[in-house]
Amino acid sequence: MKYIKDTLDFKIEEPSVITLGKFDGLHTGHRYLMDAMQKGKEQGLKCVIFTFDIPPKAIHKDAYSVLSTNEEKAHIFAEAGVDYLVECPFTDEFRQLSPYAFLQMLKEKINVKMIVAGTDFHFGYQRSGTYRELQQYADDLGYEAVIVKKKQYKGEDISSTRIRARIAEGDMEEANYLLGYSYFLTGPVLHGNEIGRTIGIPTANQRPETFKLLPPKGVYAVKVLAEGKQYDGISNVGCKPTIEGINPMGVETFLFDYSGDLYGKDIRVSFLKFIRPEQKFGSLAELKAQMDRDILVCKKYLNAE
Ligand SMILES: Cc1cc2nc3c(=O)[nH]c(=O)nc-3n(C[C@H](O)[C@H](O)[C@H](O)COP(=O)(O)O)c2cc1C
Ligand SMILES: Nc1ncnc2c1ncn2[C@@H]1O[C@H](COP(=O)(O)OP(=O)(O)OP(=O)(O)O)[C@@H](O)[C@H]1O
Repeated sequence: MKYIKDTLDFKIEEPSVITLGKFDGLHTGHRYLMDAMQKGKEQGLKCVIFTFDIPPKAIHKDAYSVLSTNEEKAHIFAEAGVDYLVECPFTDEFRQLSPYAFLQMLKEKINVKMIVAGTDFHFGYQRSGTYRELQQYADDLGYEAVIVKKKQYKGEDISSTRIRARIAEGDMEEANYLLGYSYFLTGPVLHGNEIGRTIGIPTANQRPETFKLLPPKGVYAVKVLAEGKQYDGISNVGCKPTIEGINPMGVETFLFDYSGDLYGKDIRVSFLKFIRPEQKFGSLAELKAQMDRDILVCKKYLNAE
């Protein structure tokens, strides 16, 4: 997959099927859209996702965090068979374009033959263009408009906003169901305080990017992809209040049945189930006793999966 970002100076000459939106995560609603794009792919079109590079705060009034960082996005879309991911700078020039001018601009940059969008899709100046304009200008601009009804769950639209809310509550089961994959964090393993190994529970420490949405502080049953292999494990999300000093917010994971050195390597931690909130214990021994109990609970859950 080609990832085009930070530039307006690009051209995709190959005939393409394109979809547009924020695409935070690639949820089951988005996959519905991807299924419609597949029709274009089968006709030999390249699959293009067009998003704007807007700071998360400006997009989501409700949250300052995102489901997927740019790096994670690149992986998710590549795995879904996308050929081009375009992240276009959202300049004033763009903001001012009428819906028609916006589509003209798209046609100039990308050889668009088919546009796929949901019924709630808006584009152009002050979001004044809707799927109706998309259909209306199709013949004139020479593309096919494919409009997809929004996929719902329990009578409500599936959306990134809804999934972010579930994760913020720690409801990983519903979040993962709506996503269609288990919510994950990818990043390098950093050095911790090196206390874990002294209590027989070594942990791989990660410090997520500022904008990455984390579930509430606490202990989670997880699956870990490390060195190309899948492991069961348990993670703590938080600042480990039992340990003296100021510990930055992080995720630390004990991989069951792993021995080796993960420092500096990227691992993918997928959160499956919230087990308990993070607590401040009176001593390291008390914490260790609780961690041993957590591991039993976690293994029981993962083995029953
Ligand atoms: C399953 C699990 C549960 C944890 N629960 C807590 C907790 O409730 N409170 C806390 O202060 N730290 C908790 N931690 C973090 C530990 O304090 C941390 O793993 C330990 O201090 C080792 O840190 P290090 O990797 O920096 O050496 C937990 C860690 C794990 C793996
Ligand atoms: N549930 C869904 N079913 C079908 N298409 C969807 C669904 N959700 C979003 N889409 C479509 O996917 C494209 C990208 O959507 P986008 O990521 O902006 O929506 P969203 O998930 O509703 O995000 P947010 O919650 O941040 O508004 C749009 O064309 C949109 O209409």
